[in-house]
Amino acid sequence: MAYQGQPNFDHRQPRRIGVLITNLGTPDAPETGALRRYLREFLSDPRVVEVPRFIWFFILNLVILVIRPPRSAHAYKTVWTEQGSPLLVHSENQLAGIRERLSKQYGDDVVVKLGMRYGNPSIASQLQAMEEEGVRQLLVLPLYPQYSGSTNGSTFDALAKDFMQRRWLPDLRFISHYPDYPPYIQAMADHIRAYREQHGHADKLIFSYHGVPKRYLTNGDPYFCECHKTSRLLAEALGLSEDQWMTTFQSRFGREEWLQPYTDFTLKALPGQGIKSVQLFCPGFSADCLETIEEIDVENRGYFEEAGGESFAYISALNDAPVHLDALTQLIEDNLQGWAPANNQPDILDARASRADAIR
Ligand SMILES: C=CC1=C(C)c2cc3[nH]c(cc4nc(cc5[nH]c(cc1n2)c(C)c5CCC(=O)O)C(CCC(=O)O)=C4C)c(C)c3C=C
Ligand SMILES: [Fe+2]
Ligand SMILES: [Fe+2]
Repeated sequence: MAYQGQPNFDHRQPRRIGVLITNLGTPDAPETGALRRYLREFLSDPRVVEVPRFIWFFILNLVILVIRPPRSAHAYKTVWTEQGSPLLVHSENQLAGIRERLSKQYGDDVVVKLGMRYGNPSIASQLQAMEEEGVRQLLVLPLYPQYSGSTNGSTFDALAKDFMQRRWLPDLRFISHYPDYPPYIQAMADHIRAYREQHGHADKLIFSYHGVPKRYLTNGDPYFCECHKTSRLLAEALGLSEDQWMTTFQSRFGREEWLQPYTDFTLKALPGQGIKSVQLFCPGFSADCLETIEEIDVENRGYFEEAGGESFAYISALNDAPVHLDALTQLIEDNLQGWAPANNQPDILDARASRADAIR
């Protein structure tokens, strides 16, 4: 086994702090081939689909990767922008905003990058770039506020897999979740309040989260509970009474039961119960993507209107709103405590210099 490293690495180069923000990732293009590559990587992850590998190998290759890529490509085409996939575009804007905020505080001591769990830019490519730029202390922030093994856990797997091949590991801090972080709750409350001041209130405010199979919850995944906690804190911050809001779960995949209540079933049923106007917000999505722009704002809007609903409004994700970037920057700074910038003290660099001289 050859460990990756940089031969004759100059150990005198300044130690820098790396901040890696990550998200799920998205296909490179809204085309069948690109979708097949993306879905193969995504759906081969045993954290995402917890089914015995030998069974899944056949279902994935003989059914899913034949039927789904052209259908998904069609859906992605409807949301694709001139700059690319919405998830990537929003993530790059978040990166720029966080980088700008952190550089005011830390200057060149901090390197901020964006890595995607599936597709590009990959987490591995960003770890490599960081090592080359002298990062010796690394903070990783996956932009999934509520912990699930299928997302946050899987992101850690990608880091671990890369580190297994690396000679010199950095110090590592991993923000595994932030479902109740007050600045995050406050940012969402401000964003929703601003929307409702302009557009008025609906009969019901629905907080819709991406689902996972119910089996993951019964096997110990905290995701369901963390979603409910975020919703409760958000409703409290907005001063809502019990009958004014609810939590639902979207994006079902496959035949088994997923977390309930389902967003689509709920929207089909509400008009019959006298709820004719709804506003939807998705607290688990840091950035708008296929699952919000198309699945919520187009597909689920259709279900509600067909069932007799009169007014449907999707309230956008926080994306690169200043309140969001301020909250994320604060979360990062809270977790950098004790690291910066003491590591570039001259005595440490001198000691390293003599070691570098010794191996010349
Ligand atoms: C098959 C199982 C899936 C699980 C479990 C799952 C969990 C999960 N996903 C997100 C966030 C996102 N998912 C997105 C797309 C997406 N998700 C699945 C499947 C599972 N997700 C598929 C097959 C797809 C691809 C789209 C499609 O073909 O329908 C996205 C959007 C990506 C984009 O490019 O816009 C996000 C974001 C979370 C948070 C989560 C568990 C908590
Ligand atoms: Fe998903
Ligand atoms: Fe979907």
